[in-house]
Amino acid sequence: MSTAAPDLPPEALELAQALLHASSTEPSFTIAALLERHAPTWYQDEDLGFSCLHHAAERREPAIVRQLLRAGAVWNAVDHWGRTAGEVALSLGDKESWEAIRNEGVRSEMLHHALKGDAGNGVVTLRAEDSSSAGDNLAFLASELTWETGADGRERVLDADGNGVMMGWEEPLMREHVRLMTADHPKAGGGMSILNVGYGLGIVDRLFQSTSPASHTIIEAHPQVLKHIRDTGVDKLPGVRILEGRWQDWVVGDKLGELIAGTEDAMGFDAIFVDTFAEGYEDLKAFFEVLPDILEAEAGVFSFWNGLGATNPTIYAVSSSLAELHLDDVGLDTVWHDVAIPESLASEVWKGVRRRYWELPGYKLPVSKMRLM
Ligand SMILES: C[S@@+](CC[C@H](N)C(=O)[O-])C[C@H]1O[C@@H](n2cnc3c(N)ncnc32)[C@H](O)[C@@H]1O
Repeated sequence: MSTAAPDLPPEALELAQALLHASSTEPSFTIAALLERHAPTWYQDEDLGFSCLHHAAERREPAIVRQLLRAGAVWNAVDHWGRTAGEVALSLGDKESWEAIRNEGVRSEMLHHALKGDAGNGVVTLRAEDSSSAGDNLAFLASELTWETGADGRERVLDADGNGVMMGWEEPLMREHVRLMTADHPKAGGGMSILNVGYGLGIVDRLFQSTSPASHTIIEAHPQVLKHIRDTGVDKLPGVRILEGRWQDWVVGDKLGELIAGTEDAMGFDAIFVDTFAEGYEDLKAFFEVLPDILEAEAGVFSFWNGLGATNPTIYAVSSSLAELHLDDVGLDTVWHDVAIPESLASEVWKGVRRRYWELPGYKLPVSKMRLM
């Protein structure tokens, strides 16, 4: 949400400023009187970029926060430091206000998706957020990649604009994904059918290999990554099947049949992990919608790279809740695991990377299963 305010006629500006002031100090009935006169709730002051919701959050009065949200205050407006009112409430330990703001975020994002259908493009993006190669999947797939070692000593792959496509600091997270997806499965000792979407550095695939799967399917679309897979002999590993192309092309028509033919009795995969690049929430949601066709119904486990909105705690919480609700819509129950990732905050990790896509101390790791009737 931009903080730039268009010019307002003098009376509206006066009302807007009165609302900012009232939100920080005046009683609820004064605020109500201003709202009745249509004081604009979206207005942000020029000095701090504060909206009326930021002021209310600073005041630690959940009732005022709720009053403003009901009147249309913008849940994800950011101040000049990139903070939403949610972070203001969080930093002051006001859980009730924070939850009110997060719930409003979830409601408005749900509505946004309901109104726009699959074409919706809300606040939520994965690992990137612009129209360069990182913001457009087809542009990314046509762009030149570079493999290198970062200042943290970890391997990474960057796109032509210097965005981190996959970075070694995520290795402990990939390990947790694999552990939580395989540990409780009836075939945990070996023999699972695995599907991984997006090879990147192959970190998660190496970890899946170590669980001795019966079959291990990898969908990968970038020509250089595919060459890397062949050059390093990953395609020759036992049970490995590389499906070239975008996942979107593998979940329709005959290709869908070919995809699940790689699983025991074509009953679907025991574990599915998805972690692509330059795709937004709407793509992830589209992937959720094919899960009932490709996930083994009894004990199959699904997980995804949860990098949605990860530069801001409130947006991250909203994105995660949104994903949970959309997974619920397609019949999956989700359990979240909190994983601490202090390493992601080290400055050497991000040296030489165009945009930092991670700003949070913790990761919310989803594990979803089909709800049994
Ligand atoms: C973040 S990396 C995956 C990292 C991997 N989880 C690991 O552990 O190293 C994303 C990968 O998804 C691939 N990719 C991006 N869009 C895709 C799409 N639509 N279909 C299939 N693969 C895609 C990229 O080329 C890249 O190799």
